[in-house]
Amino acid sequence: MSNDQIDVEYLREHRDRVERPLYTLFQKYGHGSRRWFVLGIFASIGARFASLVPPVLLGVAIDAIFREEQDFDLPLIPREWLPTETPEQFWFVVGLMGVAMIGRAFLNFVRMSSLNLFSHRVKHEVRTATYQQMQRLDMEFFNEVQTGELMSILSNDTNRLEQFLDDMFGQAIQLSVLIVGITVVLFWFNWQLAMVTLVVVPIAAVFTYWFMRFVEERYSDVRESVGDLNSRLENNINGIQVIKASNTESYEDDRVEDHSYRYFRLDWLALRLNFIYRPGLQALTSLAFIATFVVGGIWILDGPPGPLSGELTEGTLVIFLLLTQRLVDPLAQMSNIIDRYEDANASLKRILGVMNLPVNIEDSPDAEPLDAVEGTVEFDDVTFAYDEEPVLEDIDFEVQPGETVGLVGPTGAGKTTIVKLLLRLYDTTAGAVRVDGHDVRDVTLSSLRTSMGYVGQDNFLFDGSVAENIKYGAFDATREEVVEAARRAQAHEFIENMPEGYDTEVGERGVKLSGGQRQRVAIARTILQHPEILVFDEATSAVDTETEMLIQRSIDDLAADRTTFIIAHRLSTVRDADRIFVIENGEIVERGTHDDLLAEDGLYANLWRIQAGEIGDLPEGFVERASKRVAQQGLDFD
Ligand SMILES: Nc1ncnc2c1ncn2[C@@H]1O[C@H](COP(=O)(O)OP(=O)(O)OP(=O)(O)O)[C@@H](O)[C@H]1O
Repeated sequence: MSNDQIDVEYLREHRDRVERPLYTLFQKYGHGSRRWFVLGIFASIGARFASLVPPVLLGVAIDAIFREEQDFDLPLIPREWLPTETPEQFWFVVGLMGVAMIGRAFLNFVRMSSLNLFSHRVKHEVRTATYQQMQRLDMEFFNEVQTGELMSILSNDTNRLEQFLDDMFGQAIQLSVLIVGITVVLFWFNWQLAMVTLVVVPIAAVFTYWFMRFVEERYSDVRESVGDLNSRLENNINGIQVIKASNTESYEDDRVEDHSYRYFRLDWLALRLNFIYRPGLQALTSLAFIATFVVGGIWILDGPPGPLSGELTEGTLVIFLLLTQRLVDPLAQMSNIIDRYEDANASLKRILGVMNLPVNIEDSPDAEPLDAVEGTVEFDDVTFAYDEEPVLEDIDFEVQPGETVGLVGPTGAGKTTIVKLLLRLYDTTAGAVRVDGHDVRDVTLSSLRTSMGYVGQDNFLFDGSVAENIKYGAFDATREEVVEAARRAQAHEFIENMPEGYDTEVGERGVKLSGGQRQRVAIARTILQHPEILVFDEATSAVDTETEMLIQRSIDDLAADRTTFIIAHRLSTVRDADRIFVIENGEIVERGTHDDLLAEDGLYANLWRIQAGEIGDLPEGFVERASKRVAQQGLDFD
């Protein structure tokens, strides 16, 4: 896959392919907690029905006990179980109300515990799964998608989902059960008046459908604009030094303001829909109450109005009014639930969109671990392109165990790309990379990368102590082993001189250490991991000559019995290598020892002359090619 396919559009495509997000979420991440979900639903139903018992009992008591106009009859309870005498009936009703209230409290406890347990488990699963997926994604993805966008998915979107699952999800279930429960009870007592009361429900449903359709799109724009804003902020915080040094604060103020304004505008558009929907729904539910009161009142005073027929008692009207009143607030709450749902849905689509991204660099189904690595590395006619444009062409070499190879050549020639293929951060476009004769695509990634140690130009340190950073990846190492590794990396002295020695905190990304110190900590880390193959990518380029000498000594010490690749611009670094490959425009143009290459008097010899300060002795052709190359790099960049 070429990297021009991976961008925000690529993310959007995967996001748009997500269907029924909430169902998918529960299916994928709630499967193990299904029992809590089912228990929560049953407890919800039970609690809601228990909450309907007191109004129903009150209605029956008015008609049968106080006004004695009807027989004492209760829904769902066989007649022979009911008392026949009025005082007993009164106490029976009181007792039943008590039982219903206690039962409701207990069921509510069960409902809240189980639904919350369910949603918290789902949240936990989603959080960890999203992170795991993010970690598995191909490097191409990270090259193309802004960190702020990813952080926005990992943090904002999961938070939105959490809020919905915590508050609204339980309420949504409660509301559904309430509507069904009240509908059943109302129809039981008087189906005709029930129709009058509940005619608003389908109207509310249509109104809600309209709202959902419009708001869905707007929320997805809102979430995207949050991602953009976060990317901008993240970029600016990381580049704060450049902003200050370039005096571009007001330019950046404007850029952030633009992004923030876009977010504000889109959010406001979504909110405006809400301002129509919420009061509309409130008006509808109030209308249900008024209609029930008017029709029921006329019915009792003058007999059944219009096409209605039969009898309506005062008790039944009280049941209707009490239950309709119970419907008003929750129905108005529905707007809130739908609104949060749509918001969470937009977030969920973004999360599931990332989960659906294909991963290309992963273990093949029959991948075997790479055992007892000796360190033979073979590039067999390797061609590679990040994009359409090839970066490496026909790279062909074999390195024997223990050999040290220098990779040199002009900037942008493809040296780092060669080691990226070796670490299998990318797969070759054609040809194969083999370690001990095994194609890197046929072995497990973990065993492949364990066998390699990589020290780059700017090594990332994690927030924590120096010792923790050295132990990173070899977590069981003892303090003695850490100190020994630091000694071999020529880092022990400076670490000892720090205020708290090995326990000194390095600060975020190791900012409290100098470039050269970070480098040596990274080398110590690599030593502790005992890799069989070592890669040093410009490991000494950012340090002074003294530090370079120290680092060089530790590299020589490490490289003595391991296969080692050293990428360097300073040719003195690779002078003693067993072999040197000179890379130009993605091809190996010269290979041999330092002396061989000087004798060949080609690109290497000219580069060597430049570094020796003998610029006047360079052939004209070489200078011309160098100028072209530098100009070409400018074009590539554009
Ligand atoms: N992630 C990437 N996406 C697209 N193109 C890339 C990417 N990384 C490198 N390139 C391009 O590939 C070419 C080779 O890059 P590479 O980093 O391998 O060169 P290099 O020889 O290590 O350079 P340097 O000495 O400056 O580190 C360059 O033209 C570069 O612009």
